[in-house]
Amino acid sequence: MDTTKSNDVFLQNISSDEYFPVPFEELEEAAKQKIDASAFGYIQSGAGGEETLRKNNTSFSKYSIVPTFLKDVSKLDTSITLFGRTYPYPLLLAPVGMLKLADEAADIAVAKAAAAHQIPFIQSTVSSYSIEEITAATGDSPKWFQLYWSNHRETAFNMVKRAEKAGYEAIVLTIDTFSLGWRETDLKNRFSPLMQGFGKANYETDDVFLASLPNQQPESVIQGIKDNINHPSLNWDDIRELKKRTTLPVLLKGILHPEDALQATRHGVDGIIISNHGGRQLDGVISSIDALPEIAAIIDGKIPVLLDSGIRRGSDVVKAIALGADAVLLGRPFVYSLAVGGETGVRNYLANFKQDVQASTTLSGAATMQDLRDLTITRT
Ligand SMILES: Cc1cc2nc3c(=O)[nH]c(=O)nc-3n(C[C@H](O)[C@H](O)[C@H](O)COP(=O)(O)O)c2cc1C
Ligand SMILES: CCCCCCC(=O)C(=O)O
Repeated sequence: MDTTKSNDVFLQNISSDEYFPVPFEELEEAAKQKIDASAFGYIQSGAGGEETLRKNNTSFSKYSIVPTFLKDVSKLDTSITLFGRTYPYPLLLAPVGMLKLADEAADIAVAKAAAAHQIPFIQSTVSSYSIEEITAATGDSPKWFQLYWSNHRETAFNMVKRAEKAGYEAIVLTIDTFSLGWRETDLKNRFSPLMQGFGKANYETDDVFLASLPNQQPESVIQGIKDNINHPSLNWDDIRELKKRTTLPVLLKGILHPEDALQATRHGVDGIIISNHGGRQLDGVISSIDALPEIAAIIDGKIPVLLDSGIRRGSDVVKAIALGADAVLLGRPFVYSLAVGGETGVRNYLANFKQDVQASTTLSGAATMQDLRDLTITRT
C-alpha cells in the first residue's frame, strides 16, 4: 500500500526540507526559540495567575465526540457561508495586534497566507501595517477589520470608513478590552509593545486621529493611542451609533454571557464572537467552549456565532461546531507559525490544520458542517 498518498499532512512534512512542527506544543516551543523572550512572553502569557489560559487549553477535553459510522462521508464539504460569502473552511484568523514582534512582514505575511487558503484575515486596529498597506499587498482576498473603540469616537468611525473603502467585509468590535488585563508577565518584563511603537500603523496614517492630537511628535501619537484604547465608557448606545455609521456587518467579539448575546440581537448586531481574548483580559472567566452551548441556544440561529480561545486541533473545531458555533478563529498558533517560518510558515500551518479539520470531520461521521451540528457530544 502507498501510505504516502493517504494523508497529505505526512507527505508534506516528510518531504519538506525543513520540518515544520505539527503539534501545537512543539510549535510554541519552536517560536520561543526564535523570538525575543519578552515578545514571546507577551504573546504566550495570560492575565493574572493564568487560570483562564489554562482552562482554555483543558476545557475542550471535557467534551467527547460520539462518532457514528457507515454513512459514506466520501463527499466532504467543509464550507460555510457568512454574510453572503462562502468560505471553504469554518476557520478565520483572529485579530492579533503587534505582529512585528513575531516577524518583520507581520500582518502582510499572515494576510497573504490566509488569502492562499481563502481564509478570512481579521486585521487588528493595533496592527503593524495599515489597512491600506495590507490591501495593497493582498487585493480583494477576504478581510475583516477589528475595531478598538476610541475615546475620540470620530477616530473609530474614520477607521471603519477606511476599512469600508478598502473593501473589508465586516467590522469586529472587541468589547472586552476597554482597558488592558492585568498581565503579570509583561509587568515583570517591563514590556509594552505599544510603547515601542509596534501597533501604531493605523493611527499614524489616520488624519482624523492626528488632528485630535496636540502635536504629531511620536510620544504624542503613542499617548493618543493609549488614551483612545482606554475607554471604559463603552456601552450599548455606542453599538447603536456604530451600526448607524457603517453599511458593513458588525460583530461583537468577547461575548461570554447569554444576556449580552441576547442584547446583541436586540441592538441589530450581525454576529457575535464568543471569546475570553485567549485568557489575556480578566483572569478567572469562563472558557469559550463552556460558554458556547447556552449562548448558541439563546441565539438559536438568528445571527452567526463564532468562537475563539483555545482552538488547537481539528477535533476542537468539530466540538465547537457540534456545540453550536458556525465557525472558529485561530489565534496564537498562527502567530507562532509566523515566528517560526514567516509567510510560508503560516501557509504551511494552515495547510496542515485544514487537513486536521477534514480528517476530524469525516471520522466523526459527518460530511458537512450541518452534519456536525447533529453530532452527539457528551460532557464529563
Ligand atoms: C499577541 C496577541 C495579540 C492580540 N491582539 C488582539 C487585538 O489586537 N485585538 C483583538 O480583538 N484581540 C487580540 N488578541 C486576542 C485574539 O484575537 C484571540 O481572541 C485570542 O488569541 C484567542 O486565544 P488563542 O490564541 O489562545 O486561541 C490578541 C491575542 C494575542 C495572543
Ligand atoms: C494598549 C494596547 C492594547 C493592545 C491590545 C492588543 C491585544 O488585544 C492583546 O494584547 O491582547
